[in-house]
Amino acid sequence: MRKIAILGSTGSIGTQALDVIRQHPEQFSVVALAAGKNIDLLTEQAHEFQPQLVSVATKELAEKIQHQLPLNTKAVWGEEGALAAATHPDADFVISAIVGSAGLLPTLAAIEAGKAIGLANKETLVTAGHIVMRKAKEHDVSVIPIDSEHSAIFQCLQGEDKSAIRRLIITASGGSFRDLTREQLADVTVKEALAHPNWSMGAKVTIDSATMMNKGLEVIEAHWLFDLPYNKIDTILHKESIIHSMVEFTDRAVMAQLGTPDMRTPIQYAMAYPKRIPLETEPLDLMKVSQLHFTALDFKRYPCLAFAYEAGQKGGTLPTVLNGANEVAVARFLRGDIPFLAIEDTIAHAMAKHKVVENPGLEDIFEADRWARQIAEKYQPA
Ligand SMILES: NC(=O)C1=CN([C@@H]2O[C@H](COP(=O)(O)OP(=O)(O)OC[C@H]3O[C@@H](n4cnc5c(N)ncnc54)[C@H](OP(=O)(O)O)[C@@H]3O)[C@@H](O)[C@H]2O)C=CC1
Ligand SMILES: CC(=O)[C@@H](O)[C@H](O)COP(=O)(O)O
Ligand SMILES: [Mn+2]
Repeated sequence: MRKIAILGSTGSIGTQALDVIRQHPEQFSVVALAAGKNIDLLTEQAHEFQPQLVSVATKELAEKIQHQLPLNTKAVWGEEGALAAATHPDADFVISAIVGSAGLLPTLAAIEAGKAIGLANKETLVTAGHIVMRKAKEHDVSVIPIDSEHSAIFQCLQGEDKSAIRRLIITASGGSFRDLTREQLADVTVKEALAHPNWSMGAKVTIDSATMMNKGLEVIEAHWLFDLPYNKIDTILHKESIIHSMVEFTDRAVMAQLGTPDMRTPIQYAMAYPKRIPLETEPLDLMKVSQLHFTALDFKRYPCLAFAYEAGQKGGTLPTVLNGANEVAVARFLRGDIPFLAIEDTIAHAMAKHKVVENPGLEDIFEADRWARQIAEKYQPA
């Protein structure tokens, strides 16, 4: 029995991870759940899965939820609460699915406590990949990707030697505005941006898909997960999201992982690894799909992708600034404070102003993140 803690249990990844557990009660049990403010859903989850601990955003929410919980479930709160869930002594596998760099400290704490990690939270690797991967190595902890592209690559690499990799090919759906020109992006609405063509996901990652920053974050995520230089990490537009990513080897063989767009497949693969177990999901019907399309990704059309390669290649605190500015710009767009195209302007502005700190420690990362957020919050588009 694998004992699981889920950080971000009320979100898109968290609820799908619980559905995997629901399908396999003999393989997985839940020991801790961490969420933010959705205490109604968290209460339901606690009654169904009987965790020992749940964590919520504030003391007030913890006091409110405590008397609605099963007798053996304790409510904790805040950053300390998320850390308690991440390091619960009975957990052996932690699903990191809090959105944004708020997931960094709980993920690091879980690694330091020796837990295997199922990593959905890509911002953790973008903002502090060198620290996360170094700690995982020091504590002999596996970080198994949940992000669909990285899970696909991880699956293609089973039994392969790293030296035989020529390049990774990360597929991108193109997001909600893939059929629009840049001129047409000027007055798109939040509702339109949130209508992803293939995946149902949380708001932040859906906007990242629309700006193509999601692919940029995934390029940096792949760099850290697979320890490859940026010139071996390519991206391609593939509008069907059927091929979840590919690996080209030195003998020119290309391995790909295909499937219907359902995150429960990569979530379950990480949870059950190295086993493969059955999953109730829609099978891939290639006759119905009929055609798969591929197009080059144009950096002029998608500047956020260029920013991410630049930040990744320059390194230091620049990826932290890219990520922090992006998180704030996306939040501002979602609350109607700035137009869609100002997301990329905000990130470009913060990156241009930043004085990069080389080989940053955790304090430098926090300082760069705070700085970028402040700059991005104040930025006024022309
Ligand atoms: N959704 C998807 O299909 C995919 C997502 N990912 C990545 O996975 C991560 C999660 O995405 P997704 O599930 O879509 O996001 P959601 O917005 O759906 O869920 C976010 C979760 O994080 C919780 N949360 C937010 N802030 C905090 C905090 N400070 N402390 C504790 N919990 C917090 C939320 O709680 P509450 O709602 O209770 O406030 C919620 O449970 C992201 O990094 C995303 O990029 C990667 C690949 C695919
Ligand atoms: C499901 C998943 O892994 C998302 O990160 C996905 O990649 C979003 O799709 P695009 O960014 O390709 O639009
Ligand atoms: Mn992805």
